[in-house]
Amino acid sequence: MATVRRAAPLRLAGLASLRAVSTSTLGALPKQVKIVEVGPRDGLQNEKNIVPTPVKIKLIDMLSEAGLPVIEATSFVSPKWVPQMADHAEVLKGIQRFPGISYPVLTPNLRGFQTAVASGAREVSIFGAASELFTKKNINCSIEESFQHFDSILKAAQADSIRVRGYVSCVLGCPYEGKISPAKVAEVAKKLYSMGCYEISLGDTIGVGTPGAMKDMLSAVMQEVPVAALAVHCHDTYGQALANTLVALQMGVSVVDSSVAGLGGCPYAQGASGNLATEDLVYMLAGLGIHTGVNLQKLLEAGTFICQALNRKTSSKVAQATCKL
Ligand SMILES: CC(C)(COP(=O)([O-])OP(=O)([O-])OC[C@H]1O[C@@H](n2cnc3c(N)ncnc32)[C@H](O)[C@@H]1OP(=O)([O-])[O-])[C@@H](O)C(=O)NCCC(=O)NCCSC(=O)C[C@@](C)(O)CC(=O)[O-]
Repeated sequence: MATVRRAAPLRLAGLASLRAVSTSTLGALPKQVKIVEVGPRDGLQNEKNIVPTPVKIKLIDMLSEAGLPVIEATSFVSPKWVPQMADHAEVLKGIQRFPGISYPVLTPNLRGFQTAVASGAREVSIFGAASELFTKKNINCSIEESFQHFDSILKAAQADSIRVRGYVSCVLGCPYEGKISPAKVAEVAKKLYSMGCYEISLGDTIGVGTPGAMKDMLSAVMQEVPVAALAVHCHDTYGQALANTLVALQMGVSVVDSSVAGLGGCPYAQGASGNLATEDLVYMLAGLGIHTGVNLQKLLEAGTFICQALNRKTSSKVAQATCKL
């Protein structure tokens, strides 16, 4: 088992000097960013060995302690499709709920939505894609059929006053179709927004995007959906996640998804590696003087905890730099 020690707080003092760096040449950046922590769901769903439920609960509690405003807790999908998320109800019932923190869960269909609400969910996420083939592999239906499933969730959610977030996967490339046009991404994003999703998270599912592609895709989506309702969700397969996220911030996006220790990957997107590491995102945002409300030291401790539990090295560069692994 790898020995993962606690982060050394002293090294984090480097942030103070970074804050003094001028950001004027970077253009207008948001003053505040909402981080949506997806580690407990996206980060763990692809793990081969079943992670014990108490470990998942402790991870979420530690992330709450660290001040993440939104923590995607689990997904109410079929356990035949994603066995790792089969304990969804136990996880949602077992976590401590901190005031002001939202704990959304993924729901692919009305059945998932109803079980989620019965287990205490107050916010759910539906997940579509800009690729027909990916939609078929991921949720076993066409894009058009997925809208019908989502519509029944949105109607039920409205009746129950539950907030619904919408994902669009494959916004910068698909493992089955390759290139995806910005126009297709904009079309799916517009549809989910017009159906009632309060926020649309744009997922570079396999992390193939580069900053220019992010700019082109966002320019198209922003014609259809207000930028205030957009989030980016970058996987770091090709090491582009932080650069792509910075471009999104420069274009006015102020909601960013990330995963503690850079865990993650979609089981139906072969080759997809982890998400942008939350530690690296928080470090960059702090350096830019952008408020997140996240305590980096506590976040690093949560990353250390889950890496020890998974017997794995962290993918966060900040954690690598500040911890002796
Ligand atoms: C959507 C389905 C269910 C369709 O799956 P299906 O096989 O077409 O559906 P079905 O209605 O025929 O049901 C099959 C079995 O699943 C059961 N079932 C059906 N629904 C549920 C449910 N809600 N909860 C529990 N069980 C369920 C149902 O009862 C049945 O059980 P059986 O009768 O065979 O015993 C399936 O394809 C599925 O669960 N897919 C989920 C895949 C998934 O979780 N992918 C990862 C998340 S997406 C992602 O990671 C990308 C993202 C969001 O991070 C953004 C990005 O990076 O781009």
